[in-house]
Amino acid sequence: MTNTQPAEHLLSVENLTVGYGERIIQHNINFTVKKGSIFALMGGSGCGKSTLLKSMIGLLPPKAGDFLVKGENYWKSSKQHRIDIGRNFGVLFQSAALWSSMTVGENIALPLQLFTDLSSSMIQRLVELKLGLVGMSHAINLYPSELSGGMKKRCGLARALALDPEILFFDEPSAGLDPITSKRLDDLIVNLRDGLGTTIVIVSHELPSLFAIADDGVFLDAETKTPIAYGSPKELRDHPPCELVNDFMHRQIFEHPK
Ligand SMILES: Nc1ncnc2c1ncn2[C@@H]1O[C@H](COP(=O)(O)OP(=O)(O)OP(=O)(O)O)[C@@H](O)[C@H]1O
Repeated sequence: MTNTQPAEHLLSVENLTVGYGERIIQHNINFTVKKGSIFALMGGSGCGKSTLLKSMIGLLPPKAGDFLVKGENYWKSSKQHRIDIGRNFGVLFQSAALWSSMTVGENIALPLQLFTDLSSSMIQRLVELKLGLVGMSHAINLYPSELSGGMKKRCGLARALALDPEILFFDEPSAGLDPITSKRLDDLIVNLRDGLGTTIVIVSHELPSLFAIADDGVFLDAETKTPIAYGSPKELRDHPPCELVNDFMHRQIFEHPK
């Protein structure tokens, strides 16, 4: 299924409603993500950022609306075709989600073994290359339990990059990291956009990080269960369209009018 969206719009979310069972978490979500940009999903705790992300990475079918990936209607495609589209996705979860019984190198090799016909020597070279990209070559034979939080995140990123995805999804990549490590991860994310042209969708609470890296975004409101602002985090900080967004972007406490 195709759509006539402009080519630079790699992802389009159209009138999407997401939720669990009978419960609607967000509705009327509309935005596009440009190729080679960093797009932020913003909003207070519990507004539905991770839920929306889950509907974008294939974990949670939306209740209504469409999600287009390069013009293809993801959720209206067959399961097999969704898997094919998903080959273009790399995902880094908050926990980094590395398999604890495997070394870092084995963790990164796994998607290559599962989804490609590459020889084991080629896989080994790619594992070294991806680890080099995130500055973790030295960790190839270590187990996740031997790594710090920041190291785990970088190794998780190397695994997310294993299949050269065009689109990367990050759920709270800097959670639990100190400011310096978090800044390094930001630099790495920006390098992926600028060096490889990767398109990135990110959920984060780290405002300094969002101001530094995100080109565009959407702000979800828990109370009305719908997006209330669109734009880059910097734009929303400097020109907030409403009090709630202003308070969030300036770390103030907002109370919904009764
Ligand atoms: N598996 C689930 N089943 C039912 N409800 C869920 C499930 N996961 C999350 N929720 C609910 O959906 C709402 C949105 O949660 P979600 O994790 O998407 O918010 P969030 O904006 O990512 O929050 P945070 O910033 O705190 O991580 C919350 O009320 C949460 O309790």
